[in-house]
Amino acid sequence: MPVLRFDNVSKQYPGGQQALSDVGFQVDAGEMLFVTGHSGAGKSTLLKLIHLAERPSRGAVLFDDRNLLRVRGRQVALHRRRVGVVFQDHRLLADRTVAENVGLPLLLQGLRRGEIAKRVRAVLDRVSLGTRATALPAQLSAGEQQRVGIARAIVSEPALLVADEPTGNLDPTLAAEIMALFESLPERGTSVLVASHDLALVKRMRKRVLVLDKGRLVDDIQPEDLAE
Ligand SMILES: Nc1ncnc2c1ncn2[C@@H]1O[C@H](COP(=O)(O)OP(=O)(O)OP(=O)(O)O)[C@@H](O)[C@H]1O
Repeated sequence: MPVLRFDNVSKQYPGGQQALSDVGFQVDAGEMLFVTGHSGAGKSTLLKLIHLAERPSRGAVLFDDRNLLRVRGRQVALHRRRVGVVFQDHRLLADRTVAENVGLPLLLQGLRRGEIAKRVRAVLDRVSLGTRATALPAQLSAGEQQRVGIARAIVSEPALLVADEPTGNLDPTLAAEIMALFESLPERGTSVLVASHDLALVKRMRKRVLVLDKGRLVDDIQPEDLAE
């Protein structure tokens, strides 16, 4: 069952910039894959169309078989519960604790405090931050801050996690830790799509790789076809 499908998707930004041209692919439930390409290839744009930060100019993005063009107004917030997003700069609230940052999506959903506390504790344990719940973001290392961002993205148990250069600021050891965390998500029902220009890291992971070049999907490499 595909969780995500791009059907001939093009995106042209106002001002004429063609960021994606006729892109088509699908992601199955429980899959983890990468999208790679040079700077400006269209990776961020592709992810933005999935979490509805942007809309396609042509073609359709389907999520759970539903055309996202039909997702409007209040339904956008509901859609975003099903798609977790991780950014390179993690975008944590500086004046809120780790637990408050992670619990924020659940608070916005109207869950009760007791339920939020329970879920936040469980997800912080999963990202090995169980002892840092009351810390402020500035008191954490870069790798820990990124793990808080991931905890916040998965606390709603999304069907898909999209991550834009999630290890861009991290050294190789921390990057490997983050990737191991991502790899554990599909078995819990969350598919994972990671945008990265770091080819060495992408190759090491031995997952399916979508390759963008100037907005075109030029390759869709299966793990078994990745060169040694
Ligand atoms: N809001 C915008 N308005 C106009 N053009 C944009 C906008 N966002 C991106 N672009 C352009 O669209 C193209 C694709 O950009 P995008 O950010 O998707 O690429 P990318 O592969 O993520 O690059 P990077 O690795 O540098 O983040 C680029 O030419 C970029 O300049």
